[in-house]
Amino acid sequence: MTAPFGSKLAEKTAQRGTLCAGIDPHPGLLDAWGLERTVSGLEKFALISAEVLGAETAVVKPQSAFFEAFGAPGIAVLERVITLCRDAGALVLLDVKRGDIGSTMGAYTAAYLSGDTALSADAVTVSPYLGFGSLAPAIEAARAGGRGVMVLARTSNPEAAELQNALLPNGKTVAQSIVDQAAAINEGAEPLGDVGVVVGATVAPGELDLDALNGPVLAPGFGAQGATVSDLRKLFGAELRGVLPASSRDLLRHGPDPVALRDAVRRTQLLIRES
Ligand SMILES: O=c1ccn([C@@H]2O[C@H](COP(=O)(O)O)[C@@H](O)[C@H]2O)c(=O)[nH]1
Repeated sequence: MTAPFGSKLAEKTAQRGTLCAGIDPHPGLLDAWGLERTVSGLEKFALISAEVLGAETAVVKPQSAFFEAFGAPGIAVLERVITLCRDAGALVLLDVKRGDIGSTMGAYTAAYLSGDTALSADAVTVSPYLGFGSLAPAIEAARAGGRGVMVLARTSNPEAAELQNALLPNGKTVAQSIVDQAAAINEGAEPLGDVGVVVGATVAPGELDLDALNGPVLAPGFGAQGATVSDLRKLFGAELRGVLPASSRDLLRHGPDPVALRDAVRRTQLLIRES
């Protein structure tokens, strides 16, 4: 039987640190790396990134949108990225932000969480904004297969507050209600549950109570979106339990030289560990 995702994540982050490195082949980054905005440019960018980040970090987070932008050939590159990173020892968190009615969620689950396709990842990002319950097929399949989900709760973008901080009739914010529903599933799991939440590192401290979550927290917004390590500790507490600070552009701008990219990853890991 395969180990639960929460256990694999705890073990991997203990070995390699908590940084979650994104692979986001932005057109501007392809330019900066001297690559064409073509599938061939995408492929070179993605494979260098996967080789370096997959060997150095606990979790690699490819952003599906930048691969989808090239159609089927882009998806084929994404499939290779997933395999390369996993072969290099990293867990792959595919950032696809899927969410739909439960029956359709079943099809997304087959694509990303079944283990039957080359797009299957260790975890995926999912959106609860069709109702947390609509995510049940993904959550059940993920947990049964030693995989995880990261549920969008309070995202890093400035437009998110209007919806995610709205108050529900029970007095909780929408984001807090999502965190609490994830916490209910994770209760009692050791060392961590399999249902994570996404909380931007840019969010103001005190908005959310994560004490009972007992699961991973993906924290994008660290680096290019302006959040620093000291912001992370103010927001999530000194221990940063379960927190995966996620950075994409701020690391990737150091390529295409693999050594420079690797050094940037190591500097960031040190910063997170020692600051
Ligand atoms: O709240 C969220 C959820 C996801 N993201 C994604 O993370 C990366 C951030 O990239 P940077 O270059 O480090 O800013 C990107 O793929 C987003 O789609 C997020 O930023 N905020």
